[in-house]
Amino acid sequence: MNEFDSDALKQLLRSEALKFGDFTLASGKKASYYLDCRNLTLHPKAANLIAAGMLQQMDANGPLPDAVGGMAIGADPITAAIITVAGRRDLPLRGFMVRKEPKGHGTGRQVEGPVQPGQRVVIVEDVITSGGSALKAVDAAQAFGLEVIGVLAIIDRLAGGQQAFADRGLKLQTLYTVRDFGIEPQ
Ligand SMILES: O=P(O)(O)OC[C@H]1O[C@H](OP(=O)(O)OP(=O)(O)O)[C@H](O)[C@@H]1O
Ligand SMILES: O=C(O)c1cc(=O)[nH]c(=O)[nH]1
Repeated sequence: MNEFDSDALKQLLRSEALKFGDFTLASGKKASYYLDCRNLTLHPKAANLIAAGMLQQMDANGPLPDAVGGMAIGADPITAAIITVAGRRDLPLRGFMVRKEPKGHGTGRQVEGPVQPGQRVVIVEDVITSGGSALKAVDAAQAFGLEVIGVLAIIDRLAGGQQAFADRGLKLQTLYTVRDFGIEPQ
């Protein structure tokens, strides 16, 4: 397992994703800073680093899950990066995507990808604020029959997400919290 260069990813997160200003969040709350993580998850070096960090965390947790995936669109590039790196390492890890709404035609699926009911999965996410988006992914995955064994995100804004997952019996693990960037929770 290649070692994860946490300092390198932290530097990229600061330079590519962290913005200060007036923002409205997915939860409806206002904030004076925003983590535009798509600039990170779609950056070639950062995508490899995120995958290395998340694979390292999953490896430390025990046997690998069958698959990783999460709520579109934040989770999608993370999932793609993880399975790409897993493929290079010959690891049997699949990916899946959770649509915000079930598809209105074709298969009608909300959970897309090569996963089967009964498989153990980890939900991935870029930013956790309230945890609401990742919990919707948990709900959809469970409704599909997947066993969610944990949630893994790049960064926690420390705004109640951890507790929201704990209330569902799930452990949230993140590569960073906003305190690593000198930001106190709002
Ligand atoms: O923990 P929460 O309070 O749910 O907030 C975090 C969510 O907000 C962002 O997604 P957004 O809703 O902006 O959608 P997008 O990924 O489709 O851009 C981010 O990607 C997380 O999914
Ligand atoms: O809470 C959110 O909506 C949110 C916060 C943040 O820092 N970045 C993001 O993409 N979403």
